[in-house]
Amino acid sequence: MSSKLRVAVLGAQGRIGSEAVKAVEAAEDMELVAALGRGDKLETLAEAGAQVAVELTTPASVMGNLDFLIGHGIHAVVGTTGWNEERLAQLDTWLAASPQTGVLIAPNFSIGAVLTMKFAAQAARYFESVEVVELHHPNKVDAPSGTATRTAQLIAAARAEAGCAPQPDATATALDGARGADVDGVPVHAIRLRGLLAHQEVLLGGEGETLTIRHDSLHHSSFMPGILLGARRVVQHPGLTFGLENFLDLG
Ligand SMILES: NC(=O)C1=CN([C@@H]2O[C@H](COP(=O)(O)OP(=O)(O)OC[C@H]3O[C@@H](n4cnc5c(N)ncnc54)[C@H](OP(=O)(O)O)[C@@H]3O)[C@@H](O)[C@H]2O)C=CC1
Ligand SMILES: O=C(O)C1=N[C@H](C(=O)O)C[C@H](O)C1
Repeated sequence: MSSKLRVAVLGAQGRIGSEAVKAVEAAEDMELVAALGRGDKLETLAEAGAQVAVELTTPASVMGNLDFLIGHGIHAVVGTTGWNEERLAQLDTWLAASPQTGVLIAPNFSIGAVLTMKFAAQAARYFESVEVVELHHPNKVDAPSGTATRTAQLIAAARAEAGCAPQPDATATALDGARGADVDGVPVHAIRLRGLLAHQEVLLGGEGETLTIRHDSLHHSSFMPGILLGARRVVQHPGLTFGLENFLDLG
């Protein structure tokens, strides 16, 4: 058997999965051992000797796939969205029964998006108001995006730690959705527009000034270095890792 990392891709015909297949094939230290789509048998992964599976399917499919992967000791790099406390608790239970297995869940694999989250959390305590706007292609099935949800959670945690007051908002009447989704007290607005891929703005407002932190993923190639890094690192990190920043030296 070669010394290359044996990698599989789930969701291999999808928008990001098809790019991931090409990226793994092009990586000198990796071998693509399986590329599965909907309906393909997961047993193929064990037969092919996959060490790591890159999971890029749908929120409806990801848990079933992870149940199989963890149960078979196959490490997972997960980009699929749809995470909540209940799902993460289920993962913890599965991982407790397979303690050598590593799972990385990355709400976003692009370095710019990871930095956006970090900078937004750093800035959040210094401004009275903060709102998140995420903008995506209209084929996206979930809203708000996993990245925007995570960004808002990090902002809220930073503000709580700093003892910030609730945001000012005098809205007394509003159409449903007009003020966005409330994620831990941070309004998150989702735009779906033909021509876009994946974009996010964090708008912060204080007395007499605003700060806007914006990130644009212009092509799925922006996610590939993070996916490859995740695959290389997850095999050395048993248990659940949430966020690619844990595998980066961001200071
Ligand atoms: N973390 C990150 O940086 C990024 C995350 N994403 C996330 O990745 C996910 C996929 O996005 P995207 O590629 O745009 O979506 P697509 O719909 O283009 O791709 C999903 C693919 O998964 C397939 N699929 C569904 N169920 C299964 C299954 N059980 N086993 C194998 N394949 C399956 C689908 O097949 P079918 O068409 O037949 O349903 C489809 O080909 C989303 O949750 C998205 O938010 C996307 C980009 C970056
Ligand atoms: O569906 C997408 O396209 C993306 N999904 C992820 C998310 O929901 O945050 C990551 C990126 O925004 C692209």
